[in-house]
Amino acid sequence: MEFYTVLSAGLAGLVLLAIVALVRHHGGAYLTWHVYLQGYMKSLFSSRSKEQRILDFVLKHAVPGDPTSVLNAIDKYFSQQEWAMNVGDEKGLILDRVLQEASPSLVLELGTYCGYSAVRMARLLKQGTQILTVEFNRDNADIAHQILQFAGVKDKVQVLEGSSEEVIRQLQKKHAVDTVDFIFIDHWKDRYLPDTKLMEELGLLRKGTVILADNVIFPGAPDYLQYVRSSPKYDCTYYPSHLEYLDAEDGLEKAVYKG
Ligand SMILES: C[S@@+](CC[C@H](N)C(=O)[O-])C[C@H]1O[C@@H](n2cnc3c(N)ncnc32)[C@H](O)[C@@H]1O
Ligand SMILES: [Mg+2]
Repeated sequence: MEFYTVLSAGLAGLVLLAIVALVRHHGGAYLTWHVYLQGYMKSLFSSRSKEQRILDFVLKHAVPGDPTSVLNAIDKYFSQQEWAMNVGDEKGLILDRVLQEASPSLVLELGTYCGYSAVRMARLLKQGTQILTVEFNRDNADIAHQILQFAGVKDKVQVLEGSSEEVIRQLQKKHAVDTVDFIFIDHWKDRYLPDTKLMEELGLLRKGTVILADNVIFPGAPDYLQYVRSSPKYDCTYYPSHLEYLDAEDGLEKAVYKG
């Protein structure tokens, strides 16, 4: 009995310490709750993961073959029920604008998650345009396949499963890619810089390739920002906005490769 009391107290202490560390590190109980804890708590009391809950909501509330209804359903769920790391409706409008200005034939996305941003981009691109989107989490890739299929954009989007580094290295040989016109970077933030340098090294960027990076303020990618902003190889523009579904500061950085 005493052993279990000590064990429970120890565990409770550890959870409390983790919460305090998150709040201190990420600047506020509000963000910590929405971004890290709320979904976790919901999952504790549900047999479905957060990503399966997105899929369920889409299947129930969106219209098959109508990508805008899929985006609206996802945005509605995550504005009202729990938080998720899709680029979201507010920054999504910036993504739409920058993508349409670039008018790409080949798009590369790093970080598919459930396919929200891939659906968002696919709905704006003309027939014949290809989006290659990279995801290393099998469960997320599986949900993305189903959402892309439901939205009716599967013909424009190919989900490449694997780590970004591995997939980038295979693009030329395995996927017959020469250069990429538009890149949406939205995977783990410590990979923004090494993957960008790798794409440069492999010759995947051409003069005029547009790289749009999400979350450059929150969670933030300071090494990437410092690099592109100080490099003579890029022309940069910052688009201030807010973290998806919340009012914390965030933004997107456009870096146009000059060759
Ligand atoms: C922020 S989410 C992407 C959100 C998506 N772009 C959207 O707006 O709907 C990041 C995703 O990238 C994946 N990811 C993170 N690092 C990765 C890497 N190095 N290679 C491949 N996928 C990665 C994660 O598993 C996660 O699903
Ligand atoms: Mg993001």
